[in-house]
Amino acid sequence: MTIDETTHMCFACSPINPIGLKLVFADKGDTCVTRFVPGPQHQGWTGRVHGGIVTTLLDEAMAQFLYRRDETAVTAELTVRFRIPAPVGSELLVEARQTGARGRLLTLEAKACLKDGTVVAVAQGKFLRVPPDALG
Ligand SMILES: CCCCCCCCCCCCCC(=O)SCCNC(=O)CCNC(=O)[C@H](O)C(C)(C)COP(=O)(O)OP(=O)(O)OC[C@H]1O[C@@H](n2cnc3c(N)ncnc32)[C@H](O)[C@@H]1OP(=O)(O)O
Repeated sequence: MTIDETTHMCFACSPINPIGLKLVFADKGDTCVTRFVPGPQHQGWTGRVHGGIVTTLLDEAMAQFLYRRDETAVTAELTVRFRIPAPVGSELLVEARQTGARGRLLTLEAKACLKDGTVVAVAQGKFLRVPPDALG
């Protein structure tokens, strides 16, 4: 895969997308992790982070887990359970791990927590391997 890590425009992780989340990831044990402080521009209902933003954090963490392990795969299915509202202004800790692999199908899970460990949302993702040139 030939992605220029300094100029790509991924909404979640590009360092230069002006409206993006600019997430930075790291590997921690068998997980891929990031942190994000949602602002007022990320809310849905007043004071609560939009569920689509929370979903993006979870999806991206799983996608990055794979990207960082040289897997070229896309999200084929995503299930999110929103346990509690994510408050605007509170840091979210997000981590993803792989739970399985069968043929082209890779299964992962992710969770987003508050600093005190309270789980905000959990996700199950199914990713399908695609040829590297399909992702440019
Ligand atoms: C640090 C620098 C970073 C750089 C940038 C990083 C960017 C990171 C960006 C991250 C962005 C974040 C991530 C994103 O946002 S990724 C973007 C969002 N996702 C997409 O755009 C995917 C769109 N869909 C497709 O492209 C196709 O439908 C895919 C490729 C998924 C499959 O179409 P394809 O034509 O290839 O395959 P097929 O349909 O013949 O199916 C093949 C087999 O797979 C089985 N199957 C299919 N679906 C499912 C399912 N749900 N559960 C279980 N099984 C499933 C199916 O039954 C069949 O099995 P079998 O019948 O052969 O046994």
